[in-house]
Amino acid sequence: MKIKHYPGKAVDASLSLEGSSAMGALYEANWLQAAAQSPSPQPPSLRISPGKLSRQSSSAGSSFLLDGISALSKYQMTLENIRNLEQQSRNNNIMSTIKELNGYRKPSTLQLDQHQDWVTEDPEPIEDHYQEKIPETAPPKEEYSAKDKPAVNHYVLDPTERPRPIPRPRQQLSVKPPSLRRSQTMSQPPSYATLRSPLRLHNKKPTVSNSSSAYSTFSSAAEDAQDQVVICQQPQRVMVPPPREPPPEPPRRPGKPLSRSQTTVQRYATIRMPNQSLYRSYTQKDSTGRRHSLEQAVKGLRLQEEEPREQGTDTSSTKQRQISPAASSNGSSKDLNGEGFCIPRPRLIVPVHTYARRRRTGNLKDQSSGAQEEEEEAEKDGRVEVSREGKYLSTLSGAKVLGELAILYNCQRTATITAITECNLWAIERQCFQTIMMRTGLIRQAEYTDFLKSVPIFKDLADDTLIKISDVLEETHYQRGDYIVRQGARGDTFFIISKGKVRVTIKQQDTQEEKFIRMLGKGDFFGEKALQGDDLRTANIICESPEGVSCLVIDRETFNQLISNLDEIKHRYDDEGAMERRKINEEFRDINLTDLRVIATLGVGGFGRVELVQTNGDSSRSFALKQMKKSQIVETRQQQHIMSEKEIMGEANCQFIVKLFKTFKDKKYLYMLMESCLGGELWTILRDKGNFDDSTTRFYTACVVEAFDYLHSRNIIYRDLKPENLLLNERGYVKLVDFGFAKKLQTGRKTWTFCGTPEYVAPEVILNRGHDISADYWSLGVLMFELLTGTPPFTGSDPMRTYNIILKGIDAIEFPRNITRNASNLIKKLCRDNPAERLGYQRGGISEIQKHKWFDGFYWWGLQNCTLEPPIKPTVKSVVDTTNFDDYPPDPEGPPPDDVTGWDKDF
Ligand SMILES: Nc1ncnc2c1ncn2[C@@H]1O[C@H](COP(=O)(O)OP(=O)(O)OP(=O)(O)O)[C@@H](O)[C@H]1O
Ligand SMILES: Nc1nc2c(ncn2[C@@H]2O[C@@H]3COP(=O)(O)O[C@H]3[C@H]2O)c(=O)[nH]1
Ligand SMILES: Nc1nc2c(ncn2[C@@H]2O[C@@H]3COP(=O)(O)O[C@H]3[C@H]2O)c(=O)[nH]1
Repeated sequence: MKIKHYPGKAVDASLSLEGSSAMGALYEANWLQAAAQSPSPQPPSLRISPGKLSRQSSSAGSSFLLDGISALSKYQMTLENIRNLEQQSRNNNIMSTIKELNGYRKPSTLQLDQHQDWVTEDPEPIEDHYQEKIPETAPPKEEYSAKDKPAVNHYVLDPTERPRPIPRPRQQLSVKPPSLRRSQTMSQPPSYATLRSPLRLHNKKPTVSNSSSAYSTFSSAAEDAQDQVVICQQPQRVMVPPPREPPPEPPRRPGKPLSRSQTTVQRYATIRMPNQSLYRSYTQKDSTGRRHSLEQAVKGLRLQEEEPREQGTDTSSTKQRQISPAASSNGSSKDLNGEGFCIPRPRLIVPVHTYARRRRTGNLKDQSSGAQEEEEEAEKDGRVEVSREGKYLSTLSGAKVLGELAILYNCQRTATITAITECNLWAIERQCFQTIMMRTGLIRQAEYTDFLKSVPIFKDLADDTLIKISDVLEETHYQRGDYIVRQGARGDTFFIISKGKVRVTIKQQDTQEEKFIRMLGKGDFFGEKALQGDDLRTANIICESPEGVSCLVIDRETFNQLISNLDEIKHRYDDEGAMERRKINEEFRDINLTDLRVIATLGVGGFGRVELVQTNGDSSRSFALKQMKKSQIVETRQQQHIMSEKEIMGEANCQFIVKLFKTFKDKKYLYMLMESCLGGELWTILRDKGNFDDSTTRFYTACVVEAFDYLHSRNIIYRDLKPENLLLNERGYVKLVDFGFAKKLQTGRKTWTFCGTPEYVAPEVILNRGHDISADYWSLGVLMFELLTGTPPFTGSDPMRTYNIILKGIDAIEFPRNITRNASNLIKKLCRDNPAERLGYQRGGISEIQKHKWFDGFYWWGLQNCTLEPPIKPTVKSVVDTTNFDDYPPDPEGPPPDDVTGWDKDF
C-alpha cells in the first residue's frame, strides 16, 4: 500500500483528528515513537518502545490506522495530482500541467513565457504567510544528534487483520434428564469439582496518550533560525485542541522577506486556466442515469466566473470576493446534491518558493565525494526537516507533500517544516486543494462505479448502491508473491480484483502443503467466506501477476449491508460439500411434517423418541425423525445446545456423520429429519459380542477419526463420543449421531461447559480447566479401550467414583492382555492427562493418529471412498427393517405442555 511509502510519518499528538485520517494516524504513531525515543521525560503512557508500535501493541493505534486508510486514499489521488503537476512543470509544460486541474479560465494577465519555469515576478511574495512563523530562537544542535535519528516506521498494514476483543466464554451448567441406559450423557458438573470462573482474558489495550498528555511532553527546544528556513511552523505550546472553525488564516505582512535565511528572490504566480473540463469526455461515454447524476454533480463544480486578476494582486482580498457562501462552508461533497451548487473557481496559486539554507555546522556527513554526490542529489530535490515541539521527526525530500493537515482539518500547523537544503516548494491554497480533492473524489467514484458495473455480480445492483460501494472502496496494490489473504487469519474485508491475477490455495490438513485451487482475475472477488462465517480466512490468496495486483477493498459493514445477500456471493466458491447441502435443502424444501408417516421407534433419547418415518408418497426411502420436547429442553436449559446441534448437523456433509435433512417445529416439539442408519447402534453390537478384535476396533475407530477430522478441521468439538452414538448404516460403516454437545469453537479458544458421558469425559472437563478438541482425543482412547474390552477404562459405580478414577490417569489402569501393545500405546497416547500431549492435538494434527503404528497397513483411502469392506455387515432387509434396534414401549408420560415462547424461532 502507498501508506508504506509515505515519507512523513511523524506523529502529531496535538492534532485532534476524527479517526479518519490515515496521515494523522501515521503521524500519530511517528510522534509516539519519536516521543518514546526521546530522552526527555515522558508521561508513562507515552513510554512506548519503538518495537511496540506494531499492530498488536496498540489496539487504539491500529484501529486508528485502519480507520485512517479511507482518508488516506481520498487525498492520495490529490497528492498524485500535485506530484504530476510538479513532474510536468519540470518539463516546462505549464499549460498541460495546469489543465490537469480543470476548471481554470484562460490566463489573461500572465504571459506564457512567464510560466516557463513556474516562476513569475510577483512583488507580493508569499513569504508573508510565513513571516511570523519564523522561530525566534534556534534549536540546540543536539536536537539533531545521532541519538535523535529519524524514527523509522515501517508500517505493514494488513487490512484483513484486526485485533478483536476476546469474548468471555459461555459457561453452561445444566442437567439432561437421566433417561439413558449405560453410559449416561450428562451436562452437570461433579459436585466436588471446583467451578472456577472461566479464565478472565484481559484484552489489555496500551493506552495511547491523548493530545493534552502529549503536549505535556513539550520540550522547549526551538528552531535554529540562523541555519534554516522555517516553511511552516506549528503553534508553540497550544494547550487546547486547535480550533476547527474557522481555519486560521496565515498572517500576512506584505513586503517582508520570507525569512532571514532566504537567499533567492521568491516568485509567485497566480495562474488561471480556461474552463475546460476533464469530465466532458468522461460523461459522454456513459448514458446511465447514475452517470447523469454524476455529471450534474461534477457540473455543480462549475466555477464561478472570475474577473481576471492582475498579477500580484493581494490574494486574500481577491479570494474573499470570489468565495460564495457555499464555498465558504468548505465546499464539501455533501453540498453537491444541492441544486445550483456552486463553489468558487479555485484559483490555482502556484508559488514557487525557493528556500535556501545555510549549511549546518554540526552533524553533517563528511564531505567525501560520495557524500557530496548524495548531498548534491538531495540539493536538487530539496530537503526539509519535520520537527515538532523542537523534536526532530523526519526528513522529507523529493516530491513530497506537506502542509495538508492544517488545510484538511482546519487546524493550526501541526509541525514545523524547515528547509535544510535549497528547495523549491509549491503551494496550493486551501480552496484549490479542497476543490481538487472533491473533483478527484468524484472522478474516482465514477471510475469505480463504472468498473463495478462491468463486474457481472454487481451489474444488476441499483445505481445508488454502486455509488455507495464506490464511496467506501479502498484500492490496494500488491506485489507478486504477496499473501493478500492468509488462510486461518482473521478477516474483515472483501476484495474485488481490479487488475492482475491471484492464486487461491488451501493448506492441506495433514501435509501442510498448499493445494492450488484456482486462479482469479479482474472482476473476480474473494474474502466473502470469512465475513459470512467465523471471521477466519478459509484459503490463501496470493498475488500472481508479475506486474502486481490491484484490489478494491470493501469493509465488513458495507459488505453486510450491500453485498452479502447476492446469491453469487454466497455460493461462488462453495466446495462440493456445500453444494451437496444446497441440493439436499432443495430436495427437502417441500416436505412437511404432515407428509411423514411413523413406522417404528428406533431409540429413545434425552428429550424424546427417534422414529423411523417415511414420506407419504415415497416408500423407497426411510428417515429417522428425532422428536424433542420443547418444555424439557427449556427445563434443562439446553436451548443453546439444541440450536447448535441443528446448526452443526445441518451444515455437516461428511459420510461419517449422520445427515440432517430438515427441521420442523410445532408447539410441543422440535423435530430433526435425518438419514436413517438401520444397522443399529455400535453399542448394541458390542453388547452382543462382548468385545471386538483389534481389526474390527480399528475399522470403527478409523471411522470416528474421519468424522473427527471433518469436525476438528472446522473447529467443532464433538464431546459425546460413546458406542451408543455410533450408528451403523446398512453397509456396516459407522456414523456419528447426536450432536447435542457439539460446539464450534473460536480458534485457539476453549470452552468450559461441563458435559459428556462420565466414563468418557477428559480430566480437564472434570477439573473445569477449559477444554477444546483435545477432549475428543481423550474420548477416542476411551472408545478404543471399550471396543477392545467391552468396558470403558474408567468405570466407577457412580459418576463421582468414575471421575476419581479418571483423575488418577490412564497409567493407573490395567490393560487386559487382549489389548495389543500397539493398541495400548495408542490409547495411552490419546489419554494423556495433559491435553496438549495427546496424539492428534500436536503439530501433525489428526494425521499423527492415522500414522500411528496400530493403523499400519490400514487402508485409509478405501475407508474414505467407502470401498473398504466393513468388518461386520448388519442384516438390513428393507428400508423399514428395524430389527437391529431394541423395542421401545410408547412414551408413558404423554404429550408435553405447549411452549410458544419463541426461543426456537431459528430452529
Ligand atoms: N439417524 C438415526 N438412525 C437410526 N437410529 C437413530 C438415529 N438417530 C438416533 N437414533 C436412535 O435413537 C437413539 C437416541 O438418539 P440421540 O442419541 O440422537 O438422542 P438424544 O436425545 O440426543 O440422546 P442422548 O440422550 O443419548 O443424548 C440413538 O441412540 C439411536 O439408537
Ligand atoms: N504533524 C506532523 N506533520 C508532519 C509530519 N511529517 C510531515 N508533516 C507535515 O508537516 C506539516 C506541517 O503543517 P500541517 O500541519 O498543515 O501539515 C503537516 C504535514 O504535512 C509529522 O510527522 N507530523
Ligand atoms: N474456501 C475456499 N475459498 C475460495 C475458493 N476459491 C476462492 N476462494 C476465496 O478465497 C477466500 C479466502 O478468504 P475467505 O475465506 O474470506 O474467502 C475465500 C473465498 O472468497 C475455494 O475453492 N474455497
